Amino acid sequence: MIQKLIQKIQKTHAPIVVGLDPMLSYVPAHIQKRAFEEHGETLEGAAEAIWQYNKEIVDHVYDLIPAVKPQIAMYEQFGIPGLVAFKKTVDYCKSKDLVVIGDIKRGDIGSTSAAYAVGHLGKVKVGNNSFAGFDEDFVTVNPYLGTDGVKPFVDVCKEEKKGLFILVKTSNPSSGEFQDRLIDGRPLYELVGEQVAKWGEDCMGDDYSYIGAVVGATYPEQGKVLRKIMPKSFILVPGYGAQGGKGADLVHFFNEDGLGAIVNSSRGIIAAYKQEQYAKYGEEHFAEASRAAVEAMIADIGTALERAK
Ligand SMILES: O=C(O)c1cc(=O)[nH]c(=O)n1[C@@H]1O[C@H](COP(=O)(O)O)[C@@H](O)[C@H]1O
Repeated sequence: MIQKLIQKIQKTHAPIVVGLDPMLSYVPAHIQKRAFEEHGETLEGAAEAIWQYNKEIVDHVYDLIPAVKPQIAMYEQFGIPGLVAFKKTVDYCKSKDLVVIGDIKRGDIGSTSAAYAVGHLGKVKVGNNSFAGFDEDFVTVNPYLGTDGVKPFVDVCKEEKKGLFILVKTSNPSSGEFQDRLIDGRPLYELVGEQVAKWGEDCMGDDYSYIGAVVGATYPEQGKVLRKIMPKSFILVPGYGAQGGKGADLVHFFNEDGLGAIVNSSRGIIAAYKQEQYAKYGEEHFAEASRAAVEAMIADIGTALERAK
């Protein structure tokens, strides 16, 4: 799957991921109205609204981008109907040939991680049958339980030719509280980065490992160091747009081959119509605003990478 991701990045010239993090408050009134007329103001109604919203955005951007990242929390808040909307979104994006990164941030003791890995990347056995539950292509993993919490995900990736993005240095303001703590004089995130590189060593696609890392766009200096510590790991870089990250901050997340990073924006794309610069599209044409925001993001990152050459 890492090869597919790379091929799609090369084909689209867009090292970007559209984050599908649908909050009900972003869903235009006409879509909410239709969903509520059919299902009432219920969890089912909310789930139908976010699904229709996602679908329209995907229909408007899928040809420009290699991948999407649905964040499962945004669906889980609507309970079982929300999870059904998550699965519909995953399947729809795959039918559009997009690489799907399930942002699930799981990680637990070994046996529990194994169940998460089976549910999201692998297949669960039921008698003589086996079923792929959610069937994303990549998932995000929290490594802070250590190797036995990560290994079951790696094992399933090997079997299924899928991949991981493991949290190393997160984009949020408090990420330094623990991640920057010095251990033997070095920040914890560097040690985690080294371990991600090790976990990835025998999981190579061609040039890159399918065991990747997450490093926030909001920490460009740390990104530069981590790029060197994990030369063969693809880095998922969230924090562009709504959290303040800009193209110029991101050049050191990439390798000299122009690859090695994929930048996520969620609110900045899916709720673009709420921003002043895209207000002309209006609520009715929200998905066209998303397309314009994707084009602007591709141009911003492309220009920054060109300048850095
Ligand atoms: O793993 C992630 O994707 C992630 C890691 C991180 O360090 N920071 C971060 O923002 N994310 C996710 O990336 C998305 C960012 O959303 P926006 O800030 O709206 O672009 C959310 O789904 C976050 O959960």
